[in-house]
Amino acid sequence: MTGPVSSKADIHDLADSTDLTGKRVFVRVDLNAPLSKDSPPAVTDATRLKGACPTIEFLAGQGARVILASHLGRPKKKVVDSLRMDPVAARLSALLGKEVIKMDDCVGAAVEERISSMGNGDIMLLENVRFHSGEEGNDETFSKQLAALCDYYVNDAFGTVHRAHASTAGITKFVERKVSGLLMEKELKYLKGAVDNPVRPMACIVGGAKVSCKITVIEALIEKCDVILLGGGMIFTFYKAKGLGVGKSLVEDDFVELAARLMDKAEAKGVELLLPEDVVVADKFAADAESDVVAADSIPEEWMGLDVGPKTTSSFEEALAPCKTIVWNGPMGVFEFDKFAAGTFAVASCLADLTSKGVITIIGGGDSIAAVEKAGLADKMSHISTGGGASLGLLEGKDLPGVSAIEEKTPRPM
Ligand SMILES: Nc1ncnc2c1ncn2[C@@H]1O[C@H](COP(=O)(O)OP(=O)(O)O)[C@@H](O)[C@H]1O
Ligand SMILES: O=C(OP(=O)(O)O)[C@H](O)COP(=O)(O)O
Repeated sequence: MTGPVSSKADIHDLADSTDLTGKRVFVRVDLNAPLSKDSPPAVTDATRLKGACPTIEFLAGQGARVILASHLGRPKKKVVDSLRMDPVAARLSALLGKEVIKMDDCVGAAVEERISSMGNGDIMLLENVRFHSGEEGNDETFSKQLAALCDYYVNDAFGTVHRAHASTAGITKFVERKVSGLLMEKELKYLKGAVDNPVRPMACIVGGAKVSCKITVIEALIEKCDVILLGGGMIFTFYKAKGLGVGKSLVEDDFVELAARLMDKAEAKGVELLLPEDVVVADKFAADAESDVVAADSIPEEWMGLDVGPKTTSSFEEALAPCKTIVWNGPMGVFEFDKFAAGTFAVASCLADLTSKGVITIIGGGDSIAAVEKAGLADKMSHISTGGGASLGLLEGKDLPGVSAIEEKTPRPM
C-alpha cells in the first residue's frame, strides 16, 4: 500500500479500524520510575507504571501481543546493570496481575524469536532502550530495528514526549500505523486545557537536579508566567551568576551567563523571579550529613546546599497565595534524605492547601511525584502529571517531538 498516512488517532481508533488479535503492538511507555539504592533495586514510586496500565490492559484485552519499551535513568549509551528493567517488570507484573515477559535486550534475534512465540494478549517488556547509542541519537538504523518488531506503534510515554529519540520519534517513520495511548491523550488534554489559557496569576516552581534541561525553559516561562519560584539544584547556577559563593553545591558553569540574562529579563518584564533567601547546607551528600541553615550569601566553601531554608518557604507561600494556577516541577531539595525534605514538603503542603481553596495545582516529574507521594499529599493536588520536563515543554508551547512524530504524515512503508 502507498500514500501518506496521517494519524492523530489513539488506540481506540486503532482497535475500531483493525482486528488487533495476534498483532504485534509496540508501546513506548515511560516506566522511568525512581529506584531504591538496594541491590537489586526496587521501584520506590509506581505512579508512572500505574499510568501505563490502562493502555496495556486495553491492548492485551484486544488480543494484541503487547511489546513495551522504556528507558530507565540515564545510562549514557551503555549497559548499566543497576538500570536494567527487571525491577520495573516485576512491579508492573504485580500491578497488572499478569506475567510480564522481560527481555535482556530491546532488539535482535532473541527478541524477535520470543515475540513470534508470544500468545495473544501476552505482555513483554524490552530492556532499557538507552543501553543502545541509537536511542538518544534518534538513529535511523536503530529506529528501523525497533520498528521491525511490530505491526503498529503506540506512544504512551508522556514523560518522554519532549525527547526526539528513536523509540519516541524515529521509529514512527517505519511503522504502518502510529497512534497515541490513553495516558498520552489524558495528559495532553488536561495540561493543554490548564495552561493554554491559564487562570491567572499563574506561577511556575522549578527545582530538581536536571538543571541544564530545565534552565533553558525558564526563558519561555518568563513570557508565560506571572511568578517563577526556583529551588532545588537549579538555584546555585543563579547564585553564581549573582557572584555568590556556592561551595560544593550542584552548579552548571555553562549556564551561569544564561542565568544572569534570565534574571535581567524577568526584571525587565516585571515578572517575579524568586530565588531562595536561605539554604540548608550539608557537609556531604548523605542522609547522615551535618547540616545547617545559612543565608544565600553565606554557603561555606566546603559545604553544599541540599534544601531551601524556612525563610524561603515562608516567602514562597506568600508569593503563591494570590496565584490561581501553579505548575511545579522539581523538588526543592534532596527529599530522599529526611534531613533535606522540609522545603519540598512545605511547598507540597502549601499547594495542597491552595488546591482546597480552588487553585489549580499541577505537579509533574518522576521525582516530584515521588516527593508529594512521600508527603502523603498527592491526592490533594488538581493533577499529578507523569511528565516534568514534558509538562514544562508543553507550558513553554514548544513542539513536542513525541506528539509531532505521531501526527506527521509519513509515507507508508511497503
Ligand atoms: N540542592 C540539590 N542538590 C542536588 N540534587 C537536588 C537538589 N535539590 C533536589 N535535588 C534532586 O533532584 C532530583 C529530582 O530532579 P528532577 O529529575 O529534575 O525532578 P523530576 O524527576 O521531578 O523532574 C531529586 O532526586 C533530588 O534529590
Ligand atoms: O523522568 C523524566 O523526566 P522528568 O524528570 O522531567 O519527569 C522522563 O523519563 C525523561 O527522562 P530524561 O530527562 O532522562 O530524558
